[in-house]
Amino acid sequence: MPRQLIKRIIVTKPKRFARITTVPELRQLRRKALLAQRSVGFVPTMGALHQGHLALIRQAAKENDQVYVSIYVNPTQFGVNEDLSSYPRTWPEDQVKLQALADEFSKNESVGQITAVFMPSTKEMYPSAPPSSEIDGQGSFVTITPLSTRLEGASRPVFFRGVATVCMKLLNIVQPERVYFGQKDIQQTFVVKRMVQDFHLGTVVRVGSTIREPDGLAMSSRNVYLGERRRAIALVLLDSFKEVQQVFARGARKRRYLYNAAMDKLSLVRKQQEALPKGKRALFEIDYISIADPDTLEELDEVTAERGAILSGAIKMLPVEDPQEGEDTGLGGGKSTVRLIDNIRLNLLSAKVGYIP
Ligand SMILES: Nc1ncnc2c1ncn2[C@@H]1O[C@H](COP(=O)(O)OP(=O)(O)OP(=O)(O)O)[C@@H](O)[C@H]1O
Ligand SMILES: CC(C)(CO)[C@@H](O)C(=O)[O-]
Ligand code: BAL
Repeated sequence: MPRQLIKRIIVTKPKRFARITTVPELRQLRRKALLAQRSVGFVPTMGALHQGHLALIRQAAKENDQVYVSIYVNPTQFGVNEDLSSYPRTWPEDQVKLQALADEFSKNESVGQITAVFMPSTKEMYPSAPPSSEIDGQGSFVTITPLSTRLEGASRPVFFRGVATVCMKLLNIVQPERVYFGQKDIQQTFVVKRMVQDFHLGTVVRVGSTIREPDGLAMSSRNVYLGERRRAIALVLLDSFKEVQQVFARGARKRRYLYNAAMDKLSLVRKQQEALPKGKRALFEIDYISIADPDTLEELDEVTAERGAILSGAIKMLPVEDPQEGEDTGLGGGKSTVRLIDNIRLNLLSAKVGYIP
């Protein structure tokens, strides 16, 4: 057989990734990569993969020889009354998506390959004690304060302790050259960067932009819970950011003008919904709106045109009232509150062209 043909067959052969559940197996694979001088990019996820996750995996494949993905629903980042038990777990679908990407990458010599999917058990990740989600729970935890106590951390008091702890474990296990996080969870990227810096972890934190649905809603594994009625109103958070961009473009720099622009929009839409009959409306609560420094995430009293700000927020879509016959109320029948977060960079460029996804 001609050499060229042999090469082509080898190159285009679909690659299977290893599905790994234990730390020693993962370490063995990682050691092989190290000895072969192959760089590793790592994408930690909680599964229920969507285009946001896949974009991070693509980015990792562009920048590394090998890509490791973890799928682990980490109990310590869920508060005791949060949605740990109902968090979507969709391994069969995830596997199909990952294999499709792996096949695509295997046909392209200029990108890295999906080499391993790490799916540990909780016993594997928390070997010495069952993990606690109590605020004063005991265990080996990593805490990054005061960053972790504000915004998302104020609403979800154990959240960043759990995220930092599991990310420390995962980074110690995988020891990637680069680790990939999405801008959608912006505060998480700050917490992880701070942890990497303060604990001298030898990895580079890369942040991929927020991937959105065609109408602008940030993709999230939890969107499947919304259903038709709440999905139609879910864009209100991004719409409130657009109002802020408009007043910023018109010259407003003081916090109260920018903040009020977002709050006015949110309050208006909430009132409009409240006026509708129960069977038609989608009510929501405003959790927070933050206008913060792009480097420190500290709240700003004034935003300068040069530095801009990170505009972020969270709303809680309340359970669907009076579900109608045949109505799509989302996974779980619309019974649970769905918390949505989003953020954009507020600067003059984004203000001129509308939000930059
Ligand atoms: N829309 C998105 N665009 C880019 N990255 C995203 C997006 N959604 C999630 N990610 C990133 O994917 C990684 C794994 O996130 P995770 O598995 O929690 O998914 P998720 O959709 O954020 O879930 P949820 O919103 O329910 O918390 C995180 O770094 C997260 O920031
Ligand atoms: C980073 C992470 C995988 C840690 O569990 C999670 O917080 C997430 O998916 O964003
Ligand atoms: N994407 C962050 C994980 C969480 O909300 O629990």
